Amino acid sequence: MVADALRDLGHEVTLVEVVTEGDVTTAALTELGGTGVFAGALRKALLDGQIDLAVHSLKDLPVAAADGLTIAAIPARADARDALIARDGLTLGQLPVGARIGTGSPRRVAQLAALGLGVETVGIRGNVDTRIGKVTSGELDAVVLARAGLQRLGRTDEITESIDPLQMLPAPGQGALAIEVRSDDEGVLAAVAVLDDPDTRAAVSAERALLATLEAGCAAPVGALAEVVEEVDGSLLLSLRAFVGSEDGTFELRRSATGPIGDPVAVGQELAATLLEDGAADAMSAPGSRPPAGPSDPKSGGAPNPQLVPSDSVEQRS
Ligand SMILES: NCc1[nH]cc(CCC(=O)O)c1CC(=O)O
Repeated sequence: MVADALRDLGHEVTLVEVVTEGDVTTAALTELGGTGVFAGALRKALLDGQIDLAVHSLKDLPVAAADGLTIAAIPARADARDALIARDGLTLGQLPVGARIGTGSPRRVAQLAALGLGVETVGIRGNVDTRIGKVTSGELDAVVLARAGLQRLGRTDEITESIDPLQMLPAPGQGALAIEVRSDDEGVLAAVAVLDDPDTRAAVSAERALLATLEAGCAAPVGALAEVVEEVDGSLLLSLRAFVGSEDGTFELRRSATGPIGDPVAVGQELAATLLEDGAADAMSAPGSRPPAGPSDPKSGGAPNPQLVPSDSVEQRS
C-alpha cells in the first residue's frame, strides 16, 4: 500500500522483504520483553543502508524512539477495532458459556474476562491462517484478531463481529502504520512526509504517551483509543479512552480524557496519571513490568500476583 502510494507520486520503489524475530520465534511474545521483536530487523536494515524506509505496524513499535531514525509519516489509520471470528457466525454475546476463545494478548484476555461472559481464553500464536484455522477445525469456538490486519489481507469476510470499543479497546496504535526513515535522509523524509495524516498522528501520539507514562510492559493489559471528535459548539477535540485490567477479570479500570488536538502527549499523560491514581499499577504488575510497590522483603514484595502472570503460550503482545 505504501509502495503504491509512493509510485502514484512518481517515485520508483523496490520492495525488500525482511524477516523479523517476531515472524520466526515460537516463544510467547509477552516473554520477549517488548523490545521490538517486529521492529528490530527492519531498523537494522535501515541503519545498514539495505533499505531506505521501513513500514511498521505502529502497535508493534516500542514507545522509545530509535537513535538515528525518524517516523517520517503515519498514514491515515485503518479500522482500529478488534474482530471476532467465531464458528457459525456467532457474535460475542451469542457465544455459549464455556466457549473457548483463542488469544494470547493480555489486553484481549483482560477485556474478555471483564465482560463477564463466562468464556475461556486459550493462548495461541501463529499467523492469521494458523489462528483462523483453529476455528475452522473446531479446536476453538472463536479467535480475536486486529481488524486492520485482516483488512490488509483481504479477509474481512470471515469476521463475525467487529468488536465495539465500548467492549474492547484496541492496542495503542492498532490499525496505524509507521513509516520510518534515517533521520539524515532528507530526500526520503520529504518524499514520505506527504503520506502523513495529522489526525492519526495526534491520536496515536496520545495513545503512546499514555502507554509510556504507565510504563506498561509488553505484557500489560492496556487498551487505548484516541479519536478526533466534535464538541457541541463544533470545535475539534482529541478524545482518549483507556482500559487497564487484570487477566482474570477481577479488576478493571476504564477512564477517558479530552484535550486539544495540538497537545496529544499531554492528553495521554493526563489520562495515565488518572489511571495510576485509581490503582492501575496493581493490574500491570506482571513479569516484564515494574514490581509492585510494597515491602522490600523478597518473599512478600517483589513477586508478581500469579493471577496476572501471562499464560505460557501467547499469540501476541498487543
Ligand atoms: N502484534 C501483532 C500484530 N501487529 C499488528 C497487527 C495487525 C493490526 C495492525 O496493523 O494494527 C497484528 C495482528 C493482530 O493483532 O491481530
